Amino acid sequence: MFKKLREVFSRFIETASSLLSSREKLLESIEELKLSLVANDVAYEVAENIASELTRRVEEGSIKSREDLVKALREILLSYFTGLNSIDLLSLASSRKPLKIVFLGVNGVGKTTTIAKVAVYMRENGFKPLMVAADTFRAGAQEQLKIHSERTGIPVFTGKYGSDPAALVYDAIQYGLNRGFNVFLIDTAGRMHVDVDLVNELKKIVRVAKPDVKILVVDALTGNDALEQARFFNEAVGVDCVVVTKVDAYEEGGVPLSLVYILKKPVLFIGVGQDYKDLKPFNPIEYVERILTGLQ
Ligand SMILES: Nc1nc2c(ncn2[C@@H]2O[C@H](COP(=O)(O)OP(=O)(O)OP(=O)(O)O)[C@@H](O)[C@H]2O)c(=O)[nH]1
Repeated sequence: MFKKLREVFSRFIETASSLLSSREKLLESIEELKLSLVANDVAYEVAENIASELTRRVEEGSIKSREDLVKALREILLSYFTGLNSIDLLSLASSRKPLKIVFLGVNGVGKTTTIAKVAVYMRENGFKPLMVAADTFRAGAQEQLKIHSERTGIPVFTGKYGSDPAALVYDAIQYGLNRGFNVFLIDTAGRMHVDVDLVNELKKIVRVAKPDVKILVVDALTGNDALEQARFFNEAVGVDCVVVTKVDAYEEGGVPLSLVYILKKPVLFIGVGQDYKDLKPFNPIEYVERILTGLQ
């Protein structure tokens, strides 16, 4: 997990701390750091910001030792995560009754699995979730949620292929409210090649569902594509927070950092496997410690 980014920082800290007496060489090593970051899914603007913040500290003379360097990096990285609106699904679910969540994301990123994982998490915490299969466009999407429903025992509301997804969402909410469901987990279509139709469809679903939270699901393994998807969905309907999937198999490491920098929204969970339990709250301090020093 995040192994390559950790190697990049570790190499930089070793090299740079041996060059502290030569301002010029130190600045060169910061330039090299920037390129290595970009090669590991750190978006260019983030890498540039890290480099310019480090350079500023070198210029003002506040980096005199290896410890100063690590401290500076830690502060810079953590600063990207501070001041973001934090989201706690459990307290929201307790106060909203019902809590309505719309899940956004392109096909194949692990969206339906994530919906099932979040549904299990909500049930374990005493809520009564209903999954809503509002991707009526792709053959198989409803089937997939039905399979998760059979495996988890959490009900799913489905409709006809090709039917209006917003109407399906409306019906699902009426159905669910009448039966005491208090968390609605709404799947949406994720085809990005017909942008305009998808954007209109998502806007309509959002108008009808009036969700409390819009969660974007991205696959860490897609690197820069995940960042493009984040920009696309955020412009289309707005994103409140992100779930990054397949982190268990992800070595580059830059996706969570770049997403937060670009969206200014938190990463809520990371997916760390295929089981329903493999959903972990994302902890920015742990992430930064892991990529900087390799601590757990
Ligand atoms: N290793 C790992 N695999 C995951 C994770 N999340 C999802 N997957 C797997 O990724 C594959 C795709 O997941 P789905 O949930 O079917 O993806 P989707 O976005 O709904 O995909 P479509 O149905 O194609 O739209 C499945 O084999 C999942 O088991 C994760 O966090 N880690």
